[in-house]
Amino acid sequence: METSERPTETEHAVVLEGVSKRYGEVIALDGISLTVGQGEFFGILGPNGAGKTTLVEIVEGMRKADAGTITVFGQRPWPRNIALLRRMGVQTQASAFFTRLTAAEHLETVAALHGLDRGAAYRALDGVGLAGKARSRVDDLSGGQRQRLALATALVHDPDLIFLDEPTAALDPEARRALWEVLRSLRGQGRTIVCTTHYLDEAEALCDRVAIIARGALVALDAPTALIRSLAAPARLLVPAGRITPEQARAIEGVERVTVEGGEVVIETHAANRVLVAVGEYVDMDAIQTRTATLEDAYLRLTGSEHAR
Ligand SMILES: Nc1ncnc2c1ncn2[C@@H]1O[C@H](COP(=O)(O)OP(=O)(O)OP(=O)(O)O)[C@@H](O)[C@H]1O
Repeated sequence: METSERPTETEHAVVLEGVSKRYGEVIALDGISLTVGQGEFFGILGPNGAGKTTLVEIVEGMRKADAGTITVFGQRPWPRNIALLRRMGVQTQASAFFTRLTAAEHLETVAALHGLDRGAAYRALDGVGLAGKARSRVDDLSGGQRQRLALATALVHDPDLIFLDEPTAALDPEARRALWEVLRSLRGQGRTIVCTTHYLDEAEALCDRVAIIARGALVALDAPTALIRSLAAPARLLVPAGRITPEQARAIEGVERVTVEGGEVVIETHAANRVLVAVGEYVDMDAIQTRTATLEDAYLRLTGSEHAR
């Protein structure tokens, strides 16, 4: 039987082909195909309800797909594959902790559930930079320390593939960046990481590649820098209405779109510098406000256009 065999090694950690899932009338996943390479830090982004959780749960073997094939390290995760489960670590939410225990006791309990000794618990604590808090009660840990403990919980059994769900949600900027360092070090150890996040800066900072999902479909899959380049939203120049007419603005070379919003003429362009100079012929430069494009703009445009399909 598949579950009793040693895992077959492949160059891919995860391979999905045409994976679909429906909940009654709702199409949660609509023919998703993608691969995650071994040792890759892979991000899954998408608006609420896009299908991210469903996708991850199918890969983890917690849900059955309606159609398509799924292999993880060359094996099928469904029906529940014990050999594969041992190679996967799932970051639990902080609320799932044994809060009255110390950090070390919590991890020793998790280690015991895996049939491992306390050494595994301490290695995991060390791996997330939390060794100094071993004797602190979970209740007394800061938000950032709790997130690290959540990560350690997924690492106790030394898995090859780790699933992270919003790993830095609700953390302050300093704690987020500190946790990013921990996550980078995990990747440096050759583990494969699949991470769902709503933070585009996080995806950009950590992920080798990012899949963007909207309404159950894969709408983009690439390295973050490539996505930013290819999806770059236009810059917007805001000029007080009356200083330039929309017709004059439209006539400028490089202008892609002109609208009037709340007393301002809004000019969209991918050639901001050139257009700015031309607009300066009509209006004093100090009166022009510029809004440059961000990855967030690009993401919103991409997922928004999918909603409008
Ligand atoms: N058990 C379920 N029964 C019925 N519908 C479900 C179930 N789980 C998810 N859905 C629906 O399937 C769609 C995809 O949900 P899913 O939780 O996978 O999205 P998500 O991208 O993880 O969202 P979020 O970012 O809010 O966590 C949504 O429309 C959701 O309402």
